[in-house]
Parts: sequence; C-alpha cells; structure tokens
Amino acid sequence: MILLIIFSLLFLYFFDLFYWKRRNLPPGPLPLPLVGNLYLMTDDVKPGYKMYEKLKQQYGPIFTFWLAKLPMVTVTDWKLIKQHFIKDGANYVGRPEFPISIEIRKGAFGIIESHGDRWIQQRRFALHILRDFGLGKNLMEEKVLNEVTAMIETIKKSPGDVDMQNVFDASVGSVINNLLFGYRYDESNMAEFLELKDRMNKHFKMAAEPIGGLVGMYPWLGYFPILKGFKEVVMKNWVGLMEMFRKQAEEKLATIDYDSDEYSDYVEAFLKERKKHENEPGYGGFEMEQLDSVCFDLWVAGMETTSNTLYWSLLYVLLNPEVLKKVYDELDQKIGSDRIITTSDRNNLNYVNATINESQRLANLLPMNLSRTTTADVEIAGYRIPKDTVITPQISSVMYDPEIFPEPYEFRPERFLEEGTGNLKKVEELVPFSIGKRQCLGEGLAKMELFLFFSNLFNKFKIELHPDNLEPSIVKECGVTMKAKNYRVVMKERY
Ligand code: HEM
Repeated sequence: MILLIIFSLLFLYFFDLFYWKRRNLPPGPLPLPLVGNLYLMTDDVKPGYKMYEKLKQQYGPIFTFWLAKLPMVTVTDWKLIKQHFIKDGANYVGRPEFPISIEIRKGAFGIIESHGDRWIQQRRFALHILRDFGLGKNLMEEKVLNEVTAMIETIKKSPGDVDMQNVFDASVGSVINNLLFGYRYDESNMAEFLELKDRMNKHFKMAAEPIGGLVGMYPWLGYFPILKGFKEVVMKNWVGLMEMFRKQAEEKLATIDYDSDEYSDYVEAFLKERKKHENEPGYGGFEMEQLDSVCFDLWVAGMETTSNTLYWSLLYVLLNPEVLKKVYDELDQKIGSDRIITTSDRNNLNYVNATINESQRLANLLPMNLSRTTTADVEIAGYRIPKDTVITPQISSVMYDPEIFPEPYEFRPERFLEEGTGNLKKVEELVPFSIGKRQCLGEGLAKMELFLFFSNLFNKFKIELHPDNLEPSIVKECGVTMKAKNYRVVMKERY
C-alpha cells in the first residue's frame, strides 16, 4: 500500500514536471525542481548571450526559460519582437513581481518593477519632469555640459595615467544625482558617491548570479546557513541605497517652499506633487516609499548603464586605430577647435554618432533584458500565451544576430552609415534601450550624455592606451549590465 502511494506521488510529480506545467508553453530545456533552468548558466555561457544563442538553435526563436519556479517565455527574433512588443505593445506592459524586490521596496513601488495604474502614473510623471528639464529650461544639457567641463579639468590634472571608468562614473553619477537631488559630486562629497557606487556594484553583481535569481525567487532561502550571508549582502546594499536616498529626500522636505510651483530637481517636483495629493489615501500614489524606489530606479538605471557604455566605447575605439583616425578626422573637419561641442553639433557628426551606435551594439549591455508580463491573452508564433505570463524581448540576441549584423562581434561603425553619402543610417534593429511601451525611460538623457561626453573627450584629447596595458581585454565582466575590465589611458591635449 505504502509503495503504491509512493509510486503514485512520484508519477504525479514527474507528470507535472515533464508535461503538465509545460503543456501550453513554447518548448525549452527541462526545468529542474527548485532551480528551473538556472543550472544552464554555467561559466562558459556567461554572461548569457551564448546561452540564448544555443537555446535559439535548439528550440527556435521563442522558447521557455525557467527562472527557478518561474517560466519566462523568451523571444529572440527581431521580426517577432517587432510584430508583438511594438505593434501590439499594450499587451506587453506588465512586470513580474520578484519576492525579494517586494520585500525590500515594501511593495511594487518605483517605475522599473511597478505595473498597472501605478506604473502608468509614475512613468508619465517621470517623463513629464525629465522632458521639462530637457525642453523648456534646457537644464538637462546645461547639467551634462557642466560635467563634461569638469571631466576635462579632472583629466588635465593627471593626463599621463587615467582610469576613465572612475572619471565616467563620477561624471555620469553627478548628472543623475543633480537631476534627482540638485547637487553634483566633487571632492567634498566624493565619499558619499563612492559608497553609493560600491553598494550598487555589489548589488548588481550579485543580482546577476544564478544564486541571486534563486534567493530573489525564494527569499526564505536566506534562513539557510550558506545563503544567509548572501541574502544579507543583497539586503544591506539595496536597503542601504534606499536609506541614503530617503535621507536626502527628508532633508529636502525640511526646507521645501510649497508656495512656489517651481522645482529644480526631481525630488522637489515629487514632493510638491505629493502635497497636492495629501488628502487622498496613500498620497494618491506619491508615498515616500514610492519616492525611495523611484530614486533607486533612476539613480541605478541612469548611472551604470551610461558610464559603462562610455567606457566600452573608448575601449573599442582605441582597439581600432582606423576608427580612431576617422573620429579625429571628422572632429577636425566639422569642429576644428577646442570649443565645447553641444547637441546642436549632433547632426553634423555622422561618424561620431555611428561609432557611438556601434559601441552600444557591441557592448550589448544587458545580455538578459528586463522581463515583462502579458496583460492580455496573446498568440505568438502559434503559441497561445495567457495573460500574466512572464515574457522577455531578448534585445541582446537581436544585436548579435549575424543575419542582421554580419560578423556581429566585429566593431564596425560603418554599419550605421549610408554607403556613398556617409549619412547616418536609421537601423531599427539597434535596440539597446529596448522597445515598446516599457522602452527605457532615460533614453533621451542617455543619448545626450553619450554624445556630449564621447565627442568632447575625443575633441579635447589625443588618447592612447597606457604603455602598461597595450592589449586590454574585451572580455565582459558579469553583472546586470556588462562592465569592461579596467584599463588605463594616456591623454594629451589636442589644442
Ligand atoms: C546607455 C544607457 C542606458 C541603457 C542601455 C538603458 C537600457 C534600458 C533597458 C534595456 C531597459 C529595459 C526596457 C524593457 O523593459 O524592455 C531600461 C529601462 C529603464 N531605464 Fe534605461 N538605459 C540607459 C539609461 C537610462 C537612464 C539614463 C535612465 C534614467 C534617467 C534610465 C531609466 C530607466 C527606467 C526608469 C527604466 C524602466 C522603464 C519602465 O519600466 O517603464 N535608463 N533601460
């Protein structure tokens, strides 16, 4: 009798594992109990591009990857992504809730991980504020150019041996901090910046590990001895970041002038909006918890992504002397002096723009894009996918697709130039900011920063690799976004 019960239970267990829970999903590798497909993320396929390439070859352009107990439908083919996530975008705007995020954020707060009405309200508000900074007052460009000038001065102090990762980090960090809290980083508060950066780096590194995925899905694993330490580090860094942001917001709250509608930074704008909703339940969506999470989202998403892209772009150009020469030739012809380059020069510098585009493509910063959930029943490539299924448009597979970008691992800015005219070509498959309604909210700011930092850096300085590292590595260091390994450069003023 006991044997019969055991066999029946085993039968039911394997029936569920092999068939029942996968029956309506696109095919994919066998999910193991507890870990799902995380066992596939071995060192040889990290940071993830190769794993998706293998799975695409094995199962086709749409397959299911199990993040622990969570099935994630993964779409790797550009035509499918365009047809569904862009043309039918309203059905792909949800986000999955990860238990650890909910625990730390105290709910589905913020923008990156919020969904439904909160996401609509908060994304709209953020875009409105960022647009206001960018358009009316042109505050955005002014703030970025201040940092460009500061970057140039920093380099001039010790041009013989520069680690540009640190310089870019502090510059880009200052831009986002200034937009959020109204102040930049200099010698007087560099310790604060370094603490934020250190917490963010540790957080990103751990979040990208398979074990991070596991603890993210099952926070209770943190009660077990080995994983306890891991969860504590994740909590310490993430919560620590949010606490630092809350402190800033509370300082602002103490001095805010509600009599004026003017605001000069994001937090001030948020707090003034909060005041307008003070008699509504939960401040009409403008709770302090929401502010903590938005600060976290904008600071973290706005900092590392842009800074790492700049560091990659410098590396790729230095490793390709013919590109370096063309960048300098264009700057000499079109600018021809050491004046500061502004966004009004953008349409004149086709080669520079093409080089930035190619850097974004090759850096391919997010091997695993953020996941969405379907907000209605949909059908993709013959698969009927129910509402609330987790689904990911895998942009990294598109940008390394050899059918679209032949020899995808080669650095060729010419891909983005029209033959003959040399004009900048619009290539719709260049999607580093993703696509559809949840496309990156900071795209405008990021593009402005990439252009202004890159063009002014090369215009001001003749840049070479430091003699101690003439062959720097292009191997990517894994995190949520890909980092280049450290290399140093030598700068000489060109004028
Ligand atoms: C080179 C720089 C950047 C890259 C490559 C990048 C890339 C991305 C990607 C791939 C997504 C995921 C979109 C999706 O769900 O499919 C995203 C989302 C997001 N990014 Fe960026 N990003 C960059 C800079 C920025 C900046 C500067 C900010 C802030 C000012 C920012 C804020 C956000 C936010 C808030 C989201 C979530 C949007 C939503 O869920 O509605 N990003 N970004």
